[in-house]
Amino acid sequence: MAPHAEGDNMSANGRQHVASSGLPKPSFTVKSPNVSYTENEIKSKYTYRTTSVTRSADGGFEATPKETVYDFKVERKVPKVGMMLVGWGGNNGTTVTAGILANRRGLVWDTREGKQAANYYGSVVMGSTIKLGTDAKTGQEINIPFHDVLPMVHPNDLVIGGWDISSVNLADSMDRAAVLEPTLKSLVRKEMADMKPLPSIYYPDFIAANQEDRADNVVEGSKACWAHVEQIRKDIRDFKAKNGLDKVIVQWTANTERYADIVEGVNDTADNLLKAIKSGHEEVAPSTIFAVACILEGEPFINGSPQNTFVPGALQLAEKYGAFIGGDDFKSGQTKMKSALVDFLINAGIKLTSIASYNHLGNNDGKNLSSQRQFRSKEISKSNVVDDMVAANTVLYKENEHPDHTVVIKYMPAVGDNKRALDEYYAEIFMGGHQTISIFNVCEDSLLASPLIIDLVLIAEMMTRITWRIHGPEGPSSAEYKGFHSVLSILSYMLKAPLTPPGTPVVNALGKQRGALTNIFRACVGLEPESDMTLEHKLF
Ligand SMILES: NC(=O)c1ccc[n+]([C@@H]2O[C@H](COP(=O)([O-])OP(=O)(O)OC[C@H]3O[C@@H](n4cnc5c(N)ncnc54)[C@H](O)[C@@H]3O)[C@@H](O)[C@H]2O)c1
Ligand SMILES: O=P([O-])([O-])O[C@@H]1[C@@H](O)[C@H](O)[C@@H](O)[C@H](O)[C@@H]1O
Repeated sequence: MAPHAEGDNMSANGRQHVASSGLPKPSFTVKSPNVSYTENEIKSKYTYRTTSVTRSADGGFEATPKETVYDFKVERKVPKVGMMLVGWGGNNGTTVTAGILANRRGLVWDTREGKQAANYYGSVVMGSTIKLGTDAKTGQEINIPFHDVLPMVHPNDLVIGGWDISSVNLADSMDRAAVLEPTLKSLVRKEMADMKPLPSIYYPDFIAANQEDRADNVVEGSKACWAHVEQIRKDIRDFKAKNGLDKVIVQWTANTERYADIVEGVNDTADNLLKAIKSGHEEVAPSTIFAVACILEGEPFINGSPQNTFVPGALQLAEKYGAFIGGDDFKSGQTKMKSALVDFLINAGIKLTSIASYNHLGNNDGKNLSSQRQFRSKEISKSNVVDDMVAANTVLYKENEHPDHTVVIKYMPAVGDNKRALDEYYAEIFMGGHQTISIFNVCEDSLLASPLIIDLVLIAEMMTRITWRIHGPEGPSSAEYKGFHSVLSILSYMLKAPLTPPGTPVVNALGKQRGALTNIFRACVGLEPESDMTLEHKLF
């Protein structure tokens, strides 16, 4: 069935009409014997085709096509969802909150360039499309909003809350952030003034000392303790109860912490980590306390900062409880550009030999990163993003050969949130030539990160409603459906240092990350991966 004509299932503010069943009205349905729709579920039988490669006797490779048949099940009922941000009073937290309020109310405000309407630009889910297929009559591509692929939560419906070590309400925090236009701020100020961050846990050694003057809204105790885990779990339960929520997605958008040392007997296993927290071990970070609390509460937890929140013990705990985690470090601007450009250069056979990434910014994030140990966390996440692309091209690079790569971040208060990113890409080209690409990229960091926070919530929540099982050889098996692995590597498109299930490869190439995301969602409704072969336009 061709998708409905543009707009006939979207109301004025871009919301999907809800059918009488209370379910979102799909913009398309798949007509296939492998896909079935009930009021509450979409079920699909999906054949996953890969190529298994073995080394042949002569040192070459043997490629064998392989098929695995899965059953996918998607719950269609869109739940009432809360987004709880750790660091809610920060630049990202206030900006994403104001942005959702403005979209929910369809606000338009005056700027120097004229009227500006609320939008979700920069969100993959709300601002991009995917190819559904080709028009049966004309052969033209039919593209639909990404948000329509599966029955996803609309960000306008998110109930927002969170924690901050700063007691400042969200309206005054929005002023402190100095990101949004005064005309917009005036329209959301009243509502945001009533939003007050919950007190949070504060272990001074994990963030820069220059953050101490913000910490007037802290729970007692300056190092790990079980009471902190219980307090956060209670905060989540109270927030759900107060707002009548079905689930909550928690995201860390608080300051970047220093790396935690991985200590045998402390944070190397789930049991040791729980013991270490109970014994008040000083190597357990606040972000890990939040992760443990969310895992035990069964609510997804996503780390938007670069520190190693998910120490081995936290990973093991998530797997033990089947809780979803994701991270690390929002991929907002300079690194997102890098992961696309490096993918293009190396796949074009151009030998990248040097990447210099400098940026300066003047917001509180930059202030925290002016401290070496916190900068080191960010340097790691910003530096590893090219590794998979380089390693995949053994024509250009010998084993363990890679481009020079340096990352510099300076704190310059004058520029505020308007980060200046200067990059130079230097490469060898044909016959001894060289190519130098210089990029000067001025971007408002929080306006780039906020849509990613929304995408991470919407996709993580969607993953809680997708289950799978192997399709038995004789047809649908009687096996129980189960969730995806606890580590949501599907979120990698939004993250600089993608967390993957232990022992699985890290993919940073931006195109591959988006392809994985869109094609997994397509598979859940029985659609083949997006193919750009367009044989229908070549074989006739
Ligand atoms: N483009 C971006 O803005 C971007 C991109 C990638 C990653 N990040 C990361 O996102 C995080 C937030 O960025 P930001 O610009 O909003 O920074 P910010 O400094 O404006 O906000 C961080 C907030 O966290 C609070 N905080 C610190 N420790 C806390 C704790 N233990 N519990 C609760 N709150 C705590 C601070 O008081 C502050 O309000 C940073 O770690 C940053 O590195 C930002
Ligand atoms: O995502 P991206 O633009 O590559 O990286 C950004 C850095 O350039 C910036 O210095 C830092 O403050 C932000 O938190 C973010 O990490």
